[in-house]
Amino acid sequence: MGYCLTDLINACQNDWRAYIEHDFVRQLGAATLSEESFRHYLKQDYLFLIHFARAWGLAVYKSRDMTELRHSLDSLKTIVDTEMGLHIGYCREWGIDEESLHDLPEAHETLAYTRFVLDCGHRGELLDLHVALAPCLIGYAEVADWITSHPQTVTSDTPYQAWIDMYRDENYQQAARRERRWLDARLAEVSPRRFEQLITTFRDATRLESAFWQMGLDAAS
Ligand SMILES: Cc1ncc(CN)c(N)n1
Repeated sequence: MGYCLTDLINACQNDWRAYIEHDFVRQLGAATLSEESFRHYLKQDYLFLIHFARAWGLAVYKSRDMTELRHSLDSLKTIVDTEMGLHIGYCREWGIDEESLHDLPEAHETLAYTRFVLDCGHRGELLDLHVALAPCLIGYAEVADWITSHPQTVTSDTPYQAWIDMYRDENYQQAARRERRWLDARLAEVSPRRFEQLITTFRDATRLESAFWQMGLDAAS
């Protein structure tokens, strides 16, 4: 029997839990996160999403048949048409207009994470790129579920509810499930040696996600 995404997650269990249950996520769920932290995170996430859309564009480019091409194109559309649209509207509600984001300098956490993923895509195969992208797409679906089921989560009258709803939304959850199925099918065919390489990529991307949350927290200190 071959590998699947759960095996990748299990191989990096500590880093994965540190990402999903990061203090930023806990505070956001409990509505104790400082607005300064969240605003900084939101602004950098706009820049992040642009580069991630480029990375999905690279996955489209690297696709070898119509099935792969359609799959990556669907994820690209989820980011550009759904997530970025909601994100821009959401920023506006926080008093951040899109024009002000055009000249925003990239934080080094944004640079490190986005360029890492693009580099995985350029030097590796399509699977390397998908594995580097997985903590982003699949991780946020899990973060939204974790927040929702956590006993400390505040559900009414919180400035963060709309953000949580964005990632609980069926469209987003469906895109994450679709990606999980795609990865499960590809990982089933890889050798143990290749799987070890993919663990390294997955772990690095997961750590870069945690660093991105931490950047938000640090903005308030
Ligand atoms: C840093 C980061 N990681 C993941 C996502 C969810 N696509 C996001 N918006 N921002």
